[in-house]
Amino acid sequence: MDSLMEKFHQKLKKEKDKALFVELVHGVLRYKSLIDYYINFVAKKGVKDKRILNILRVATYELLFLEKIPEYATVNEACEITSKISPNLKAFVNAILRNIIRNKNQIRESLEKIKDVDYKSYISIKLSYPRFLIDYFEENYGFEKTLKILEFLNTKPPQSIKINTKKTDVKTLIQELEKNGFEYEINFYNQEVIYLLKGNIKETELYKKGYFYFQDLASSLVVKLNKEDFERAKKVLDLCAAPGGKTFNCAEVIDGFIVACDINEHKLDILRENILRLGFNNIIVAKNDAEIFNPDFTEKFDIVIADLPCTGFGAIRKKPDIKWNKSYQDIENLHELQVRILDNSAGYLKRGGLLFYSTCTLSRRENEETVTEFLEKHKDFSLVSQTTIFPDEFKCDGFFIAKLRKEGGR
Ligand SMILES: C[S@@+](CC[C@H](N)C(=O)[O-])C[C@H]1O[C@@H](n2cnc3c(N)ncnc32)[C@H](O)[C@@H]1O
Repeated sequence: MDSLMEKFHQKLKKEKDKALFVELVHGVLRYKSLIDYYINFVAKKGVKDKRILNILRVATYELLFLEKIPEYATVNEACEITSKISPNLKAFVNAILRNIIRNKNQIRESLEKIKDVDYKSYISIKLSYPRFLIDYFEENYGFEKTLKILEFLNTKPPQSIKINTKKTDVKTLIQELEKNGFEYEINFYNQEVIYLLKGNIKETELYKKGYFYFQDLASSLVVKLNKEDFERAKKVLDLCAAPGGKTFNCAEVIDGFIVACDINEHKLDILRENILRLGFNNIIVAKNDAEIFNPDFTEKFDIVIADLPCTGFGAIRKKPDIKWNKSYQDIENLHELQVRILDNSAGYLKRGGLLFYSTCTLSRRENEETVTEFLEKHKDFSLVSQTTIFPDEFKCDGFFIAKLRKEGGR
């Protein structure tokens, strides 16, 4: 999904068009069930042609959420695109969209009626989440909390940057942001994280100079909350490092060096480019499959960061497609993968070393239960702390951090 988006994004020249493109793709994914409810209300037999359905979805998103685009412009554009791919369906598209415009209130009222009959189905349509995910969050965190999480994960995230303290400081970067006309907000929990409310900072000299990297608050907290541990460490292993957020956090504070690994060659290239741009000289990059035990790493490290693949439910704001492409089976498969990788990580730590396990998901199976299973197998480890960062409370991605200590050493 990300690479597909990137491909289309690059074809667009104007900033305005790029922003609208992302808004439309993310908007449709964010509110797919709600949009389909409107379409199916007027197209009683449904829409069989997937391409036509997607044209209708984008147009309906515009009609429901983008008041700045005049309704006639939306309908004309949808009809024009339809006539290029399926001219005989132009009248159909025109009729569906005009019906939606005419019956907006009636459709809204009909949806509100579902509320009293089946509240969860209503939420599943109104907030647009698959029923399985609502049930799963409810099992994990209770229904009231689930509603708060679902609502927050539907909000549009600001661009979030982490200052590179090796190159600049908060005051200087803020002066530069103001000079360049950026609207910003300094994060309450980590003052080195800044939210940008408008504009594309990637196109600026500030980016080229390596004054910052993109990172969400939640992700920055692994190092931020355990800064003293990282400052003391001489050798750190980041097992799943790309695109590099936690490696860079660590590189800013550590006195020794970091071995940053990943399995994906393309992502490693991006990591290398970022290291050059940011000017770090204490990171060694290596291709490594974390699922296979690497004897060269045996008991070499003071800290192992295991920021592992997960369902990513905490990152739905930025990647709304996650809503629609995950299942119970994925949760189970990822839990097993996490346990396998953590098993290997245990052997890489020196005695007394620290293992930081993190995910960007909200899922007890992948978070607390992965930790419990690890601790059952590795009696020489103890749990120092584990924290779920709830997105609705901290206004950031949903995240989980566990800190585990290997006995002995100090
Ligand atoms: C959650 S992301 C890591 C984000 C990164 N730690 C950061 O802070 O920017 C997970 C990463 O794990 C990598 N990965 C997946 N399976 C892996 C494996 N078996 N061995 C090593 N890396 C793997 C993916 O390529 C992806 O880059």
